[in-house]
Formats: sequence, structure tokens, C-alpha cells
Amino acid sequence: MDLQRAGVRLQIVLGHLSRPSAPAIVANPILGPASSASCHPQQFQYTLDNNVLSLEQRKFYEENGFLVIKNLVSDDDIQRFRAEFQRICRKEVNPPGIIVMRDVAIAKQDYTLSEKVVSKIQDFQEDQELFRYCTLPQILKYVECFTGPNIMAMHTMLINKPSDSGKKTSRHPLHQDLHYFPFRPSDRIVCAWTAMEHIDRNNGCLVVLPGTHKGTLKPHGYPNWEGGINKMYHGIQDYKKDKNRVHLVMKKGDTVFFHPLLIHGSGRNRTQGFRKAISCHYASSECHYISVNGTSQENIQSEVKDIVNRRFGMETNITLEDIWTFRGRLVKGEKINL
Ligand SMILES: CCCC(=O)SCCNC(=O)CCNC(=O)[C@H](O)C(C)(C)COP(=O)(O)OP(=O)(O)OC[C@H]1O[C@@H](n2cnc3c(N)ncnc32)[C@H](O)[C@@H]1OP(=O)(O)O
Ligand SMILES: Nc1ncnc2c1ncn2[C@@H]1O[C@H](COP(=O)(O)OP(=O)(O)OP(=O)(O)O)[C@@H](O)[C@H]1O
Ligand SMILES: O=C(O)CCC(=O)C(=O)O
Ligand SMILES: [Fe+2]
Ligand SMILES: [Mg+2]
Repeated sequence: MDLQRAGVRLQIVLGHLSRPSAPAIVANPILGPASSASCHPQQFQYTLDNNVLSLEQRKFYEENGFLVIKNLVSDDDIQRFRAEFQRICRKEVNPPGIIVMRDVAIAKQDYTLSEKVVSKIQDFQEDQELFRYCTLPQILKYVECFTGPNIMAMHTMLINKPSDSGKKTSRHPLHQDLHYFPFRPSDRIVCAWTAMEHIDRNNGCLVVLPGTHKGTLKPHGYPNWEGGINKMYHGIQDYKKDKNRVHLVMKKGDTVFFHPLLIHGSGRNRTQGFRKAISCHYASSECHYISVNGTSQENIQSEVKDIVNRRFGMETNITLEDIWTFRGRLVKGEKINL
């Protein structure tokens, strides 16, 4: 990546980090009451009042922690994201800050520049064409039901799940995305994940454990998988074959919105093709950063810091909050804390 430009940009961002510390949480229409028991009985915890979701959709998300909206992104837009992804893989464009990741099964092999060796790109917030996904009005309309009107795009990914080599490294272990995030409250964070083609169990669809968003953040670590595990693909540690797991079969353009505590993962890709999905994690700009020191998130914090230091070629004092400040972009409303 263009280290120099990314470095300059990071410096610019870090130069402006004179934010006041996170405010105390008080009653707030977006963040909810300070104590859920205090006010009138609150019917809904995970969704906000507006006219976008039907009562049935609202209840579904409240109960299950996810909601699939069919046919939300057009074929034309998906084609454009695909084309830009290919340009990034071929290094015809190189947006600052982007991470291009290969599957661990081929990480140490020689490779040519093509989409056939890339399993995921992350942090495409500086790529105008891909970032358009995060600003699509039909996506933001739904996002607002979970975050409220002040919306930050915090984390972006285009996942190109490769055909499994036989080592099962194309799987993504069951996890909660909140493990990666040093901001709260979790109910004002949501992921939008759009299928870029038909996705089912054959090519490794999303697998969700409905209702798990009502639980707490579990400790995560690397699963003991013989064939290898991708860098930072942490999983929950008390995995047992869960009878309640639901495989989300999705058509091209279908989009699932899900809570950051929802336990989810994806199976291996048994086809010869690459399974593509594009996603963005959004948060209310009223969320605040937390310190993860002394929590189960310390392990991912130190891995992220190691990678950043490696990229800059030196030890830095960069904090997790700085890294997230660097990634986040306001997409609607007003910038408040994040
Ligand atoms: C809601 C969020 C949920 C998530 O984000 S889950 C997944 C999070 N994933 C990430 O954040 C992406 C992490 N990946 C990365 O940062 C990079 O791809 C990574 C692993 C540092 C590789 O960076 P590159 O610039 O490609 O560096 P490189 O080719 O010189 O390799 C450096 C060392 O890393 C190894 N590597 C590359 N890809 C890997 C992989 N997929 N899994 C495990 N190890 C991998 C590579 O073998 C090399 O190791 P060594 O130093 O030679 O021993
Ligand atoms: N030890 C583990 N820890 C965490 N997650 C795991 C573990 N083993 C499997 N998983 C994950 O559980 C989810 C379901 O996997 P499972 O193998 O049961 O079904 P699948 O691979 O999606 O479909 P199929 O049954 O057709 O293989 C996937 O996300 C997989 O990555
Ligand atoms: O597309 C997938 O396989 C799921 C990826 C995922 O859950 C993640 O990267 O956090
Ligand atoms: Fe995830
Ligand atoms: Mg399986």
C-alpha cells in the first residue's frame, strides 16, 4: 500500500485527536435510558422508532439479532464493486490504508496479481468507488433504524471467499464482531452485508445463531484447526455444533443487517468459484470509545497494534482508538464522539 500517503493521513488524523474524554452516559433518545428499568417499559431495545421497518421486521430483529432485506443493491452497483475489486487486486488502483489479504493456505506461495489470490480486502474507506456502497441511500435508510440519524461507517470489507484447498481454511469461525470494536453501546452498531452473487451452503454462506445478540461478549481466540487459520480470524471458544444454527441463503443484492453480538461465521467454499460479499459496519457517532485493557479484547488489540507497527516499520504509540479514528467516516448527520 501507499505507506507514505497513509502515514501522512494518519498523522493528520492523529494531530487532531484532542477529543474530550467520553461523556458520562445519561438518558438520551438515541443511546437509550441510562437504566433500562427506569423509564416507561421499553418495548424495543435493539431498534429505534421510525417508519422504515414494519412491526414484524422490528420484532424479528429484536428476537433474532439479524434481518435480511431482499434485493436491496442493484446488479449494476454490484458489477461496479466487482470491477473496482479487480482493479485493486491488479494494483491498478491502490487506495491509502487498504489491506489486501490472502488465504493462509497460499500466504507463503508466489503469486501473481489477480483476484484469484485475494481472500479479502479491508479498509476501503479511501476508495471512492467501493465506499459508495457505504453511502447507498437504501442501505442507510435501514442502518438508521439501528444507529439513529448520526451515522459513521467504521469498518469496510469485501470478502472474496476462495475455493477451499481441502484444508478448510476458507471457513470463518463463529464469532461476534464486537470482539474487534472498542466502542459502545453495542446496540447502536450494525453490520450491513450484501451478497454479490447467489450464496448458499455450497459456496460458504453466513451461518448465524439467532438470538445470541441478547448475550454478552464472549472471549475469542484462534480455533484449533489442523489445516490452519487465517490471521485475526478469532472464534468463540466454547463452540459446539449448535442445533440452532441458521444458514442464510441469499441472492445477489440481498442484504443482511446484524447486531455486533450476534454469533456468526461462514462455512467452507466447496465450489471452484470465489464467493463475494461486501460489508460495512456502522455505528452511531454518539457511541464512545472504551479502553479494552483488562478485557477479553486485549488479545485482538495487541494483534492489531503489531500489524500497524509492522506496516510503519517501527514501534509506535498508536492506540486502538487512533486506528479506529483513522478508519471511521461520517456518512450521515453529525459527527459527535467517534
Ligand atoms: C468485524 C471484523 C471482523 C474481522 O475483521 S475478522 C478478520 C480480520 N482480518 C484482518 O484484519 C486482516 C488481517 N490481515 C492482515 O492484516 C494482512 O493480510 C496480513 C496477515 C498482516 C498479511 O499482510 P501482508 O501485507 O500480506 O504481508 P505478507 O504477505 O508479507 O505476510 C506477512 C506474514 O503474514 C503471513 N500471512 C499472510 N497472510 C496470512 C493469513 N491470511 N493468515 C495468516 N498469516 C498470514 C505471511 O505468511 C507472513 O508470515 P511470515 O512473516 O513470513 O512468517
Ligand atoms: N471449532 C470451531 N470454533 C468456532 N467456529 C467453528 C468451529 N468449527 C466450525 N465452526 C464454524 O461453525 C460454522 C458452522 O460450521 P459447520 O461445519 O457446522 O457448517 P458449515 O461448514 O457451514 O456447513 P456444512 O455442514 O455444510 O459443512 C461455520 O462458521 C464454521 O466456520
Ligand atoms: O463473509 C463472511 O464469510 C463473514 C465474514 C465475517 O463475518 C467477518 O469478517 O467478520
Ligand atoms: Fe463477522
Ligand atoms: Mg462443515
